[in-house]
Amino acid sequence: MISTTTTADDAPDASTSASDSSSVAAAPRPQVGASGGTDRYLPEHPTPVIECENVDIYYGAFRAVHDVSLVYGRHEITAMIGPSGCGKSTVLRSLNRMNDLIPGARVTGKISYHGQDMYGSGVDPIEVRRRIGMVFQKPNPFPKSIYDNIAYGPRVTGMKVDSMDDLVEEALRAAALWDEVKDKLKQSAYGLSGGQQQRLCIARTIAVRPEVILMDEPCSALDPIATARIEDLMEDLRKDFTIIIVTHNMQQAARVADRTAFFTAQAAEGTGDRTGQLVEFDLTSKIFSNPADRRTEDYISGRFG
Ligand SMILES: Nc1ncnc2c1ncn2[C@@H]1O[C@H](COP(=O)(O)OP(=O)(O)OP(=O)(O)O)[C@@H](O)[C@H]1O
Repeated sequence: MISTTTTADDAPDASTSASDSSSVAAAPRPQVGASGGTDRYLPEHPTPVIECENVDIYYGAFRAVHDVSLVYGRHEITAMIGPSGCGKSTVLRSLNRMNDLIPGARVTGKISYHGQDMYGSGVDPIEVRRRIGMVFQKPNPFPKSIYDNIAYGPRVTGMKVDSMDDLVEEALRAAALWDEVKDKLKQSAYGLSGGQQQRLCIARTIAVRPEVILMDEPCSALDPIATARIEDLMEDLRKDFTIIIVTHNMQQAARVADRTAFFTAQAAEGTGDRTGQLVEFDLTSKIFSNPADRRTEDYISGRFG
């Protein structure tokens, strides 16, 4: 259950912007009931951690997303892809109530976390964001030392910690950054490269021991080498966390995701507003090799979007 106690809000501000999309060659992914490239077995249906049922999301009177029903599976990486403006980031931000911070944003339908209505009365959105952490497009370390970036969340949320030093090391190791920074923990996080800063932000998210990590285009500001490191890291993190990623990069979705949700935006009757909708959700291997919907096929083959 999500507790209703109030803790300090250490969530950074939401941000979105576009990045390049590209066509994709299908990458080998695990198949249902068979060991795939990562030696993993995937159940036919994901074991729900977060579930959306008939979700609409509005900004004021504008309905940005319509009728999304989607299950995010435990210890899986789920990618959300689709053309710019189809509502991927809007949906992502609704999964830990980050949209609450946007004036006029509102969610209808049901989003549940382990079966509990995340938007139910008495649910503390700050506790939701501790359980369901978020990593943003641009690395956004605090203007503090590397150590204090990690220690900040546990401190302000009043986490019981036996040894902060151990926790900092554990989080930095989990984010594959420890070896690079262990001798300069007291130095400013701003002295790190962009890729290191993004891994620091992942370590900062991990430090408050979330169950789910949301990633909003986490590699779009990074070069290919830094991107590859984050993708490798995601593969490692999946053992302990559930990961949901928004990406414009279809090759990235094909490389990292177990399951993929394809969204598109369609003009609504009457208003002409372009409203995002979920077209198809399936195993990534299926989405990229044999999609059920023509719109998905057109998008992944570069014919539209
Ligand atoms: N804070 C906001 N206020 C009002 N409208 C918004 C806000 N954020 C997003 N929108 C609108 O909601 C729709 C979906 O936007 P969103 O950013 O979720 O799409 P996206 O698929 O993530 O796009 P991109 O890939 O370009 O980041 C768009 O029409 C956008 O203009």
